[in-house]
Amino acid sequence: MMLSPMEITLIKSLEEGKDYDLEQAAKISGLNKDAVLKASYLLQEKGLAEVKVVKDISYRLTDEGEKYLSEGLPEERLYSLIKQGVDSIDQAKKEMKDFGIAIGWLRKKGIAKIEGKKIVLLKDADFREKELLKKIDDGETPEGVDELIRRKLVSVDEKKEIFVRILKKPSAEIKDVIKDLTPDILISGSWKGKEFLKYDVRIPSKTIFTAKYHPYEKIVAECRKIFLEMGFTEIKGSFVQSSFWNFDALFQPQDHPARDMQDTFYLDAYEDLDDDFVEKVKRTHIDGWKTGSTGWGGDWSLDTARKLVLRTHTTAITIHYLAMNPEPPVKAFCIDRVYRRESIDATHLPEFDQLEGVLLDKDVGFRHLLGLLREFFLKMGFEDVRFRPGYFPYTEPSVEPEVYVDGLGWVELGGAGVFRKEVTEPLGIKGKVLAWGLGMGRLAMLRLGMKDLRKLYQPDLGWLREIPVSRLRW
Ligand SMILES: N[C@@H](Cc1ccccc1)C(=O)O
Repeated sequence: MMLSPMEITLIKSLEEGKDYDLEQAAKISGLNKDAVLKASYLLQEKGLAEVKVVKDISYRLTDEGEKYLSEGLPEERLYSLIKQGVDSIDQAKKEMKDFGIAIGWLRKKGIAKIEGKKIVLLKDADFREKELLKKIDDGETPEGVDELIRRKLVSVDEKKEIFVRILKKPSAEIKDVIKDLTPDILISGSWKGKEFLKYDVRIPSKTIFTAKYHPYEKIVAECRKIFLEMGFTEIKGSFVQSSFWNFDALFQPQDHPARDMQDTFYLDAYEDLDDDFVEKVKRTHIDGWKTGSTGWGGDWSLDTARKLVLRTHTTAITIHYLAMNPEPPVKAFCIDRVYRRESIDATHLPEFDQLEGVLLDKDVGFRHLLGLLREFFLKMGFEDVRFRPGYFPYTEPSVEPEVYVDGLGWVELGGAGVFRKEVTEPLGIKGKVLAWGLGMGRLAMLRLGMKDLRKLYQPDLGWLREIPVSRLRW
């Protein structure tokens, strides 16, 4: 029989027939607890030791449990009030706290019901709960506490303890086994004729969590790589934008609902706009300027355009970039944070990221846009892509790209379109602009098979540790 040095150490240092917990065994043998555990299992396989896993369950009162132990359960208090003749809901409410909880339980247990404003007793009751709470408080572990656990009056501590017992100590042990192959052993040749320690991959060991990139960061990087490979340049811009670049330059009328305080975070500050763009954009809004459009009509206020906002979309960045780089060809993208007044739920956050892009060239059109986006989605691993008609004030035609995901069906991923002449001409942009803005978080959720967007931004180690690295291709 071949024993490893670890097993030999353990078997030598423990007495036969006696149970040791891991801590004791570690102390006596000088091995660490993991090594003791490993050696114990190895010895058990050879019939030399026995490993016992003992679960120790103990109960504890929660704060609420303690409160009820001293005050009595709400339903018990209400029950005795009723017994004393209090049968009106209003009066019972006055005489006790937790009436709602109390009547809930009396009804659930079939002890009382409500008729109009009265409480009607249906049967006599005895309440075992308090007795159980008392026992638990005295350190006992009584039966029948499931209901109390569900009511969160009692919590359960489960401790796992592992014991090892040496069954016999073989006398004709114990060959000298080589554990580590060192240069010395190799040079001297002392390994010859000896046995090597074998690994046993079935032995339980501690889980080790290595550092890894956040899966969201990886997917962002994947998108970035795709656009870089397609010849796009990554651009950045300020989180704070004038309404002019966030809305007006995109031919979004000044009374558009998206500009409402309800939807947009405004800063209490204004930016000076001395651009010569301003006049042309203003005219385009009012009467179409030289674009051939009729514009939106009405007035256009410079103050409204000067007001600063937290950018509501990254289209503010791409349009400004095009205004500064109006000569074709231009291919640019931007993956960055945007802000909207949203109530937080599983699919909405007030901050999220968009994957924005523009392609400016002379002879491009709608079909190139669809082809380009389809190509991107295919590269991201979505095989079925379709485009539904959409509406944005700055594009014509406009579409909403959708991808097909098993179990979810068609999922919308943002917007896209060809910039209108009311957008390009006042800014001097020469050519056609294909533009899109996709929900980066949604894209990541779909790829990661998640249902709750919030998880992407929470430091939830449980989830992060479980995400298989294989789902990410970066
Ligand atoms: N800005 C749009 C998306 C979009 C970008 C570019 C063109 C068309 C649509 C949004 O935030 O939803």
